[in-house]
Amino acid sequence: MLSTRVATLSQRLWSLWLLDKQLDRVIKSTCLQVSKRYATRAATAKQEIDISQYPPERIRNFSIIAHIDHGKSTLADRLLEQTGVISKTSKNKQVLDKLKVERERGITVKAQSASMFYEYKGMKYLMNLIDTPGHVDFNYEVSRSLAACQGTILLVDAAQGIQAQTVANFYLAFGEGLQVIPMLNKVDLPTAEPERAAQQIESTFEIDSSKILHISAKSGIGVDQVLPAVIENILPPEGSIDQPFKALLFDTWYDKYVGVVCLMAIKEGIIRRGDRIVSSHSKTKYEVTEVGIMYPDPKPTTSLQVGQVGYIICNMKSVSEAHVGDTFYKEKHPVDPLPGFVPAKSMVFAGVFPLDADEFSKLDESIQKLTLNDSSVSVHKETSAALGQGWRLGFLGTLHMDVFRQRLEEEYNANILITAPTVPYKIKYRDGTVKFIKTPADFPDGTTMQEYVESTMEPFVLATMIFPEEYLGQMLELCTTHRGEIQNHTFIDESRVMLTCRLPMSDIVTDFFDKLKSKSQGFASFDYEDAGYDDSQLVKMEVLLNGEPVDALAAVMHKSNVVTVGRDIAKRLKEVIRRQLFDIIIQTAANGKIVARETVKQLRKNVTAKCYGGDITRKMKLLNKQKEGKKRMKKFGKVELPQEAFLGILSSKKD
Ligand SMILES: Nc1nc2c(ncn2[C@@H]2O[C@H](COP(=O)(O)OP(=O)(O)OP(=O)(O)O)[C@@H](O)[C@H]2O)c(=O)[nH]1
Repeated sequence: MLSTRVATLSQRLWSLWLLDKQLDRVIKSTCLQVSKRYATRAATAKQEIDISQYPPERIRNFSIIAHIDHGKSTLADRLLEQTGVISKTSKNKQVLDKLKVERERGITVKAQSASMFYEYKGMKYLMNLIDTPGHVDFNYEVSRSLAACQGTILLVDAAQGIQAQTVANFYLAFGEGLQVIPMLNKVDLPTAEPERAAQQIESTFEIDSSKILHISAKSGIGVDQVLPAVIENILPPEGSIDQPFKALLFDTWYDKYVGVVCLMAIKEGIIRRGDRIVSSHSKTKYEVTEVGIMYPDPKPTTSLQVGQVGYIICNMKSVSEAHVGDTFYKEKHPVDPLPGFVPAKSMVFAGVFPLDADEFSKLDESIQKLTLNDSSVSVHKETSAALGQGWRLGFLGTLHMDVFRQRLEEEYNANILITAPTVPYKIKYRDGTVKFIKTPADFPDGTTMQEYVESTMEPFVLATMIFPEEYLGQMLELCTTHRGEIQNHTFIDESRVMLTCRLPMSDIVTDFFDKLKSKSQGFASFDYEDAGYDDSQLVKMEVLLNGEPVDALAAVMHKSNVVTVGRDIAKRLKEVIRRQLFDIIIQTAANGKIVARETVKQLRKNVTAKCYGGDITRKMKLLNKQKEGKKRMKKFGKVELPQEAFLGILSSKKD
């Protein structure tokens, strides 16, 4: 007996000793890794590279624009490999998609730049590449990036041909006066039809199809001709090193080690560490502590001079001081500011609230930090009777909103509830005042409407759709059911149609895109631009739970949709609200009249009821799952509402 105990004890001591040794090893190796990382940072910080031998004529600043998924980031990888910036390993995929959300979703959200050195016909060139997002919601990133370039590669998937965003991006670049070099990508695909795609480019953009390069960014076919084409076709930047320093700030971000980083296009003169610069916008003075290029990570240089694109770190306290579009100059040599950029216009608004009211300050800080890195989000504090204190955030579109939500949750561990997106409505009162309504709860109700309101207006967009001819009938019908006004339809080749239509923005925000995809079996592509406000007969729809209006569920809609949407909202809420210990009456009402009514019958829900016997682990699993589900619930009086109740209700069934 005693001997068994001694044996067990010695065995335990042995395992403890082993564990101690293992821990020791882990701690040592972690310390080594950390000190190595710091040593590398310190070493690279000291190594400044000299790029002063690149005058404007040996610089090319260019971007890659394309429809979503046509291969911009893959081409950027190949060019970086070709010029030795990154090594050819399978790990180096879409290296310019640096955000976690970009890697997870496989989309570019933020434009990124990278410099490369390239030798052509015995001359060395400094090539600055800007990879841009493809999705319409991030067009603001594209237009800002284009201001730092003299030309752009328009990449078109040889199997898909030109798509709606190819057209939109082409006109964006064309409008900026940039040289556009079209290239057909994915020619390695068995489904590629390069001749057909080239014809589409010729007929739509009046570009000679014989001049289009055929490449495969994935396999590398033709990629060696890309940089020579850029050098031959894109003009070098203008300006002189002898002029006073002038730079355009076109992007900015916060780095936790070095603080605010400003990405600038140097339009005139030269800048070095130690120089003092001034912001034209705020007249604040800063001392430059580091200048450099993105390689693709920041790499310090001895200077940045006319024509170059690089980063500047100065003693800026927060990114809010860095106004994208601002012009910087040297303290002793003031200059006229560059035209800058039209500020981003929020097209979609949503309420964001902490699930736990105690987390308000933490969430406030997280939202501030995240908006510093994404200046296109507008922020206003808001209080909802149902949800408490929160914010009304403005986004460029619903994908932008979703990416922001994901970043808040993943990068800042935020626990939030987000309301259904809405567009900004305009109200003209009889006394001549005009008010923008960004929160449906603030929209006037029936009596105020009758007494004080002269007219209501909603925003419209000009939408471009490209799809195979056989879907034309369905696409026309879809536009009409969404109050669309067809403007034009043309054939871009013998079987593909380009349709333009004026549509209410509110329909784009809800379900138009999903329906377009399903009705065209995924073959239609879509893009839109702002088309101003128009008069519209709008009505506020309220949702009542057990007789109590829930302001966060209110919605604004066109008069003609009240009955269909009102019924649909009530039905959808019935589907997502879990049964509770009492009946829940759901009602929708507009202009003081009840439109629809549904009841969620009471039920005592025992999630473990199906687990007969004593399988405790399974029971615990189910209970934890239920707990997890509860995290996303918000209480209204006695009724608990899940997140889906806020987001899903507006996708009405207009077909
Ligand atoms: N077969 C083939 N696939 C390619 C080629 N180029 C890119 N792809 C694939 O196409 C998909 C999209 O490529 P990306 O480079 O992410 O496209 P993107 O245009 O940067 O996408 P967004 O940034 O989301 O607009 C990826 O799965 C790539 O591997 C090519 O030349 N041939």
